[in-house]
Amino acid sequence: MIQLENVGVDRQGRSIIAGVSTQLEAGKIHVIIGPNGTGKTTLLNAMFGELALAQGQVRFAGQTLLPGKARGKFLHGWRDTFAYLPQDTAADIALTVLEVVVLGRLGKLSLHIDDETLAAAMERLEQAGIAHLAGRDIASLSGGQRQMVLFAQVMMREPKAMLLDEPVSALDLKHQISLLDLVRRETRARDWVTVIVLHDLNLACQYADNLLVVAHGKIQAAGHPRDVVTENLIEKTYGVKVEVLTDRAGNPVIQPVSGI
Ligand SMILES: Nc1ncnc2c1ncn2[C@@H]1O[C@H](COP(=O)(O)OP(=O)(O)OP(=O)(O)O)[C@@H](O)[C@H]1O
Repeated sequence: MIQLENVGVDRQGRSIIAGVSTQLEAGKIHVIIGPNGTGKTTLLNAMFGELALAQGQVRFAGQTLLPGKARGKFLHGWRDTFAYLPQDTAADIALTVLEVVVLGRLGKLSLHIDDETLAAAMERLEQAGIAHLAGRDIASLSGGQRQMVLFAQVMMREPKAMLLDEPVSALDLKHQISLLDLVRRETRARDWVTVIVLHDLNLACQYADNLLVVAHGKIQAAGHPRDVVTENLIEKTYGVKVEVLTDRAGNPVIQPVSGI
C-alpha cells in the first residue's frame, strides 16, 4: 500500500498540490483524472521522490518519504520498488527495442547480459504484443509503438508499484484496451499498487478500482467510479455539461452534452 498523508508540493514558490491524503491499496488500479495543469503528474512525481515534498509524508514498503529533497542511497532504495512511465516518451537514442527493454534492469546489469535477462526482455515484449519490433531502432518507432516499448521496459523492473502517466495517450483503441487489460492482469497477479493518470474518462471508469478526481491541487473525490461519478462532479471539475449513462457492466459512461 502507498499511503499519502497531508502531502504538499510547491514549485517556484507556488503551491501545486496541498493536503493530499489517501491510501492506495496493492492489487488495485488507482486512476487519477482531472483537468490539465491541476497536479496529476506532480502527484506521481511526489510519490516517486522526483519532486521534494513541501509538507506531509509518503509511506511505502516500510519506508517513509519526508519533506526535503530525498537524495543518494535513500532515493535509490525508495525507487527500487517503483516503476515509473513518464508522460514524455521521446527517445532520441541509438538503441534497439530489445536493448531499451533490457535497460529496465539497469541497477542489476553487468557488462555481460545473461540469457535469463534477454529471455525476460523478450517475454515482456511478447506480453506487450510487440516482439516483432525487438530488433528495430527505438528512434525509428511511432509514438504509440514507443509507448508500448517503454511499458515493456518498466515491467522488467519487477516493481511493487507501477506509476503510469498517460500510458495510452498515443495508442489506438485496440492497443489502449490491450495495454490496460495487461496492466489489470499483472496488477492482480503481482499485487502491484498501480497508479495511472488518464485523460479518457470512460477508460478511467472502465479500469479504475479506485478513481481519484484531482482539481486545484487537491483530491476532490475518491472511490469506485460507480460510487463517485456524478454529472455534478464532472461538470464542476471540467466545466463541461455531461450526461452520465451506465454501460452493460454497470460502470458510468460520460457523455458530453453539446451546447447547441
Ligand atoms: N517545472 C515546473 N516549474 C514550475 N511549475 C511547474 C513545472 N511543471 C509543472 N508546473 C506547474 O504545476 C502545475 C501542475 O502541473 P502538472 O504537470 O502536475 O499538471 P497535470 O495535472 O499533470 O497536467 P496535464 O493534464 O496537462 O498533464 C501546473 O500549473 C504547471 O504549470
